[in-house]
Amino acid sequence: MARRKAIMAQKSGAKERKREEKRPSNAERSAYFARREAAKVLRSMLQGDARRRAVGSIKSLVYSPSIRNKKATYALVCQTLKHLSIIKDVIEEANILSAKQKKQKELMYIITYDLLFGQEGSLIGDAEKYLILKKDAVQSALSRVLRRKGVKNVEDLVALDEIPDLQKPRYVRVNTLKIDTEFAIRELRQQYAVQEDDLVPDLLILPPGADLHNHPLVVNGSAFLQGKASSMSAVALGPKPGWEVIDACAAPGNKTLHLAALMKGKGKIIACELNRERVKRLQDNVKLGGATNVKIKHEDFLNLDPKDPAYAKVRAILLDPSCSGSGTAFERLDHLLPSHSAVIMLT
Ligand SMILES: C[S@@+](CC[C@H](N)C(=O)[O-])C[C@H]1O[C@@H](n2cnc3c(N)ncnc32)[C@H](O)[C@@H]1O
Repeated sequence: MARRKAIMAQKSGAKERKREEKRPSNAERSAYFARREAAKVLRSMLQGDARRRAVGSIKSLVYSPSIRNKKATYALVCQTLKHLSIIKDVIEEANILSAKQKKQKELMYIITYDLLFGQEGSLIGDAEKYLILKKDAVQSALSRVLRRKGVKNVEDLVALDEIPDLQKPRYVRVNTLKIDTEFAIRELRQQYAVQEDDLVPDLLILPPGADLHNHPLVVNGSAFLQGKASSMSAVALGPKPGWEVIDACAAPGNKTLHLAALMKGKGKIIACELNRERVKRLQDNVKLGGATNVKIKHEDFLNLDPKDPAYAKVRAILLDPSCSGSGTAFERLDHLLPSHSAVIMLT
């Protein structure tokens, strides 16, 4: 009897030990949640969710109250983004994702990052287990991608993708509602070599590394730190003074202000913004930039009623592809416009 009891005790001890071994540690659990939170942030970064409520920098998305492990989530998002083109190539090359897994592709990107370049070993979770099982296929896909690109290792491939920040020129768009470009050039030349962009009027090019964040012209809204691609949109739309224009997804307002400057403050710009906090930023910037012909609407641009007489004179719509619904918006927006107006879709 005593012997039987001893055997039973031994067996239950072994079971308990096994259970202990299987139970994830706090670190594993926290890494598991960080991967899911990072996937959510990555999804917002890459596509925006249907309501586009949290579009912004990685920091602003990660520092939202819903993210628990902010430091780990931030690091994961940054690292995954840095390696994203490689990760995408590898996943495509390995051809391992089912249709269901493709629906949560951001999580797959994050786990693949961890698997290839981050912390391996004890990744818990079903998606993780799946990718661990496919690790050999993923590794050999990576080797093929490296061979194809003609580089020896991942660092060389990342370097190939990156232009170091220090080599990128700085762009400043002069806000001609407040000052003229000659004046801005004279002021800026006191500190920097300044060139005028040959494509976008009133856009100035400064040397790499020039930090104008605290420059008086920027602080008082006489100039905006706006990149060349972003500055091309309003110019391509080419609104004339007196036009009525809709800026469909307006915050923080760089292009709204550029439209206002091109229209010399005359006519009307209806600036829609879905996100309440970003509406505030838009209001502040429009005020700072001195644009008095902007009517800000805290609204989804898709809800604008084409029959509303308020839009009868709209000549053009500036539509950002990051606007939620922009892919299907053309047909609907078309009704807002009289026959020979322009719509521009930004890329
Ligand atoms: C990339 S930012 C736009 C940048 C802006 N055009 C500029 O040049 O400063 C995208 C903005 O569109 C807003 N947004 C996204 N979908 C929208 C929609 N359907 N209606 C109105 N605003 C929307 C987001 O909240 C976000 O503030």
